[in-house]
Amino acid sequence: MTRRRVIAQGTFDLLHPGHLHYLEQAADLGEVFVIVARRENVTHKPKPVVPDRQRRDMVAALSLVDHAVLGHREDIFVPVEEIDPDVILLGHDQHHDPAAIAAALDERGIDCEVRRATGRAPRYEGELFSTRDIVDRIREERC
Ligand SMILES: Cc1cc2nc3c(=O)[nH]c(=O)nc-3n(C[C@H](O)[C@H](O)[C@H](O)COP(=O)(O)O)c2cc1C
Ligand SMILES: Nc1ncnc2c1ncn2[C@@H]1O[C@H](COP(=O)(O)OP(=O)(O)OP(=O)(O)O)[C@@H](O)[C@H]1O
Repeated sequence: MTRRRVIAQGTFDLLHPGHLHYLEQAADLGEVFVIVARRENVTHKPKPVVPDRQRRDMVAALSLVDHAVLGHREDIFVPVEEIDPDVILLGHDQHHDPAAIAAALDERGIDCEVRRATGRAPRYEGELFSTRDIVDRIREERC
């Protein structure tokens, strides 16, 4: 049976276990295509520290990931059309509206399910669970 094609996406600036938790859920659903957001399109939080290509290369090297590409500069649905996924998996805390994405997919004739991943709690004291927390820790410890 052919594996379902699954899109995961995000910034993936400083990799952490929350990213792995998200990508594990994507891998459970099928073949994982990750769209790595362009720096210029990260607008809801501080810009990534790590360059675009480096973030893509780090994500591509993970065994959970089958393919990683840098996102489009203007139209986030261009890579989606190219990948032609069966599922788009949104992160548990992502601001994207599943209904709006489903409508945009419909408009472009892409037959694809939109699902939301779960989050997870830290497994031990001090586990660093977001890029922001890693940056804060560096500031506390090294500056
Ligand atoms: C289905 C989907 C496709 C996306 N494709 C792209 C893309 O091609 N290029 C890009 O820069 N961002 C893309 N994004 C957006 C980013 O993954 C995400 O919004 C990013 O981390 C930017 O952070 P912000 O939206 O919180 O500012 C896509 C998001 C979704 C839901
Ligand atoms: N703790 C977590 N649990 C589950 N999924 C997570 C967690 N942290 C991030 N993710 C998911 O990983 C994907 C990529 O996350 P992204 O790099 O965009 O944000 P982030 O690491 O949370 O960054 P920041 O800390 O700067 O907000 C998103 O879909 C996000 O929901």
